[in-house]
Amino acid sequence: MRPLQKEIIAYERVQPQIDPAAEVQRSVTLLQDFLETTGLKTLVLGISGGQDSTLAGRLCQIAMEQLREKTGNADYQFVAVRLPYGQQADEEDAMAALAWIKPDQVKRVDIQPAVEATVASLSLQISDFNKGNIKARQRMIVQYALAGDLKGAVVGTDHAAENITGFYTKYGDGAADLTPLFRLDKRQGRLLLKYLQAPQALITKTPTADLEEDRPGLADEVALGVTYAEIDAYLEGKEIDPAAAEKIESWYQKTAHKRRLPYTVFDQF
Ligand SMILES: Nc1ncnc2c1ncn2[C@@H]1O[C@H](COP(=O)(O)OP(=O)(O)OC[C@H]2O[C@@H]([n+]3cccc(C(=O)O)c3)[C@H](O)[C@@H]2O)[C@@H](O)[C@H]1O
Ligand SMILES: Nc1ncnc2c1ncn2[C@@H]1O[C@H](COP(=O)(O)OP(=O)(O)OP(=O)(O)O)[C@@H](O)[C@H]1O
Ligand SMILES: [Mg+2]
Repeated sequence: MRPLQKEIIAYERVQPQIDPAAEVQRSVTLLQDFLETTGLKTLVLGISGGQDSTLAGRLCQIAMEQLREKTGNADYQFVAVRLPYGQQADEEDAMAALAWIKPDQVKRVDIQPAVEATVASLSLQISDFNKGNIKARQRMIVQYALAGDLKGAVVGTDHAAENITGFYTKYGDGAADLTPLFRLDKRQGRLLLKYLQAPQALITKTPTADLEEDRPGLADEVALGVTYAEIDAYLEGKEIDPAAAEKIESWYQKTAHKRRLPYTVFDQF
């Protein structure tokens, strides 16, 4: 195995093989232990219609239903949040995800007016790419506002195959109070969705950040220049095409700053 590959696998805590039932239980237990320890009663999560939030959303709902049953406390609630930027092209996927998750509550906030107001207030030529990150951060603002109002916590959907490439907006979708999918790669997330009997179309949906107006629905794999099959294989300790491995390692190194706390005077350069 490549030396950095070994180091990355240890950091991301990926197992080469998983038992989906056991991993569902592990994530649900994390959510429940977190709530019981902190005393918080609400979980908030944006539902896009993509694989990760469909899985994390269902895990939140299972955790809440079990907690209500166990404690008799009806205050435990999962709040799913729809956060379209205007009209979302794949709105029907988001609807299918909600229909399957069956969240206790659904809120909907169009982030477009706030994003447009931010862009206008900057009086700069904001690039389409940079505006995409504003969208991700606006979704973060709305989720934290809801969590503040509901005395809840924000759930993140970060997982090993995204964390390794740093393919998320720093303090945007990267901001969360807990990440129940951390340790799973993309394939393993799909195994959990399958085990939980999610609709097939959501399990096989092409992953997209869908943040850029110039390139709507741009597939993550195109943006990254490497496939999730390659990233997953790398994380599972397999030998992959050296060019793909180099690409993955280059993303990992370039985005190291996203996986750490801000620098302080105690850091060495
Ligand atoms: N070396 C360094 N040390 C410390 N901080 C550093 C730094 N280099 C940049 N920075 C800071 O980080 C910022 C750049 O990071 P960031 O703002 O995240 O921006 P960046 O990594 O350039 O872009 C985010 C990428 O993630 C993708 N994304 C975003 C959201 C969701 C999804 C998805 O899959 O759904 C994907 C998005 O399409 C894009 O490719 C800089 O503006 C600077 O503030
Ligand atoms: N339109 C949206 N509405 C609500 N939440 C969103 C929206 N777009 C992104 N998010 C939030 O940002 C997170 C990061 O997006 P990301 O694309 O990585 O995950 P996903 O859409 O759930 O799955 P996939 O990576 O397979 O597309 C989502 O999991 C979701 O919580
Ligand atoms: Mg997505």
